[in-house]
This record gives sequence, C-alpha cells and structure tokens, in this order.
Amino acid sequence: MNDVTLRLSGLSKTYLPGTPGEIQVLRGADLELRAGEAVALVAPSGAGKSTLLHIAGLLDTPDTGEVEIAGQGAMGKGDRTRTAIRRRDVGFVYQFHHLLPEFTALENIILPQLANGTSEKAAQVRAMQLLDRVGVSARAEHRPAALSGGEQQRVAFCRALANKPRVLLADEPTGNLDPETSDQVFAALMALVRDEGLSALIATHNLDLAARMDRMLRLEGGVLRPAE
Ligand SMILES: Nc1ncnc2c1ncn2[C@@H]1O[C@H](COP(=O)(O)OP(=O)(O)OP(=O)(O)O)[C@@H](O)[C@H]1O
Repeated sequence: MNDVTLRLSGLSKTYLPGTPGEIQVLRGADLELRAGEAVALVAPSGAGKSTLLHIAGLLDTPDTGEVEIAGQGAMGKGDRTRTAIRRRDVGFVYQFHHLLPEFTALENIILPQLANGTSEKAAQVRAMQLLDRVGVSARAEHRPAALSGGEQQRVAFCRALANKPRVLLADEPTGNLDPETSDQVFAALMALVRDEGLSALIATHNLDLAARMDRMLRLEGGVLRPAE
C-alpha cells in the first residue's frame, strides 16, 4: 500500500548470539506507519526501543525481517543504498541534542542540507523558516552551549527535518527536560510533524505525551502490540 511510509516486517535481533550474554531483543516485530501518522512507542526500560528505532532508521540491521521506507525495501541492499535512503527519507531526534558545538543553531540546520546538495541560499531560507516555526529564530546565531535545554532540542528538531524526510524517528525527544518544558517542546515537535505531513514514531516513557499521538504501541517480549 502506498500510504504506508514505514513498514517493519518480522524483525528479529539477538545480541551476543551463542554467548552466555545472549539476549533476544526483537522476536518478530511488525509495524505499519501510515503517511501523516504519529505513533507513540512505549516500552519498559531495556525492552529494545533504541534497537527498534536504529533498525527502522537503517542505522543497524536486523537478523531477519524487512524495513521498507516509502515503498523501498532496504534489507539485502548495500551500505551505500541504505545510507542514501536514510539521508533522503529519515530524520532522527534523540534525548540529547547532539548539535555540533562549534557551529551556530542556524549552521547546524544548514549543514545537513548542503551535504544533501541543497544550495546555500535555499538551505538558509529553510533553516530560518524552521527556527521561526519552533520559536527560536532570535537565537539563530547562538552556539548550542548558549541555548537552554528546550531551545537546543527545538534546534535539533529543525535539523532532523531540514532535508524534508518522510519519516521522523525520535528516541525520548523530551526525556532530558523538566516536565513543563517537556510539554511545550513536545507541542512544538508535534506541530512540526503535522505541518510537514510527516510520519513519526516517537519513543517516550511519558504516557501523557504518548496519549497526544494518533495511537500507541507497546514493545514487550520482542513484539509490538497496540497499547491502551
Ligand atoms: N550492542 C549491544 N550488545 C549487547 N547488548 C546490547 C547491545 N545494545 C543493546 N543491548 C541490550 O539489548 C537490550 C535492549 O537495549 P535497547 O537499548 O534497545 O533498549 P531500550 O528499550 O532502548 O532501553 P532504555 O529505555 O533503557 O533506553 C538491553 O538489555 C541492552 O543491554
């Protein structure tokens, strides 16, 4: 189906196979993320959220199963093809901003666009528009260290969306913020996701935030199931 932006089929993943430390994290995980849909991923700590997100974003490979992004299967393809799909179609947000410290907020959003072949002028326009939409355009010329935690995450959202990906994968995007800031920053992220028509899979321990998404999935025992 064309309106499935991210499809995960039968993913399995075991770390340290055949050793005493062997741990089977995924055991046939399936997911269909439709265009424009925001889905919460909830799970007990250590259940494998980060593993699932890394596989979904083509940063890691499963032992078995398929990852399809915008209709294109990625397994069995070479590293270069997987990297090209990831660069074009996937945006990542983590718990910590991971912005480049020696560059300004604006430059942090321009750089990935230049790496993707966008002209400097167009990259600058897109970066300023994004910063404006998350309310931090006045801080565009500041380096990350001069920004608050909430501002840093807002800039990280802009960077993740700079190249207009189809899918946003987020791992505890507001997990490092106090509850009030987390609430506001999460609202800014959701507004961006909605405006851009993105499909989003967002891992969070915060059930109030999870309830604001279209549906919630629980990762437990290595599989994904609908959660209440
Ligand atoms: N490279 C690795 N080698 C061995 N074990 C690993 C590796 N990466 C993760 N694990 C183990 O796999 C399990 C799942 O890890 P993962 O980081 O995916 O969980 P998580 O749900 O994101 O956890 P948390 O919510 O605490 O961040 C954990 O028990 C972890 O220790």
